[in-house]
Amino acid sequence: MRLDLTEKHFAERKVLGALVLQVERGQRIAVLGPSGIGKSTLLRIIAGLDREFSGRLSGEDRLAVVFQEPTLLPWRRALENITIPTGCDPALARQLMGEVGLAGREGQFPRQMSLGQQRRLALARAFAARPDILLMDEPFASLDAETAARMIDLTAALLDRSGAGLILVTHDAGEPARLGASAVTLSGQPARLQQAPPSPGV
Ligand SMILES: Nc1ncnc2c1ncn2[C@@H]1O[C@H](COP(=O)(O)OP(=O)(O)OP(=O)(O)O)[C@@H](O)[C@H]1O
Repeated sequence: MRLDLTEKHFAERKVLGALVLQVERGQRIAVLGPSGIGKSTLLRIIAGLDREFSGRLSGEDRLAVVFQEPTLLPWRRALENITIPTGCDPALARQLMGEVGLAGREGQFPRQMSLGQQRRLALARAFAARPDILLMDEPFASLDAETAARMIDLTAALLDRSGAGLILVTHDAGEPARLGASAVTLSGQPARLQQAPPSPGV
């Protein structure tokens, strides 16, 4: 996928300036930047959820999005939360649930699962859609450190196996290296993309 953005504004306010972002299968990019700079706005444009921008979004890639909120269907059991939105085979859904450590929870409702478990279910659902490029918006935020670390490792393993590309939006400068992603930073007013300096210890 490739985004050639000229600008994005909300009413009078220009949030994003001119930028180019291109990601192929197998490539991993993390977009860093402070709160309110426009990271989620950029991801929503790439996901096709916001078409009110000047510029061009191109590419035929299959995309799947993982948001910070798990966005599950509360009245459907865990397995159906994968099969219904993606149309995938129940056998694949079961296999993915096993891979994210949710074997045996196929019949549970989201409310019976912890936030970390719900996030892992959302991750399994994203991979069930067999994306070329996975889009993630702060998917590891507000999890305890151990749960976040486990989910980062799981994401990296599923990306390795599937060959999907990644665009991750985060404010945590430590996450790109842990996912093998190159970091770019949104900064300025309106925001533009810059190559991020390597995070300490990398
Ligand atoms: N639907 C909207 N209408 C008007 N302004 C919006 C809308 N969505 C976002 N904004 C504004 O655009 C700017 C960028 O928001 P965005 O959510 O993209 O930032 P962010 O970098 O993802 O922040 P955070 O890290 O806190 O999630 C903010 O100033 C926000 O108030």
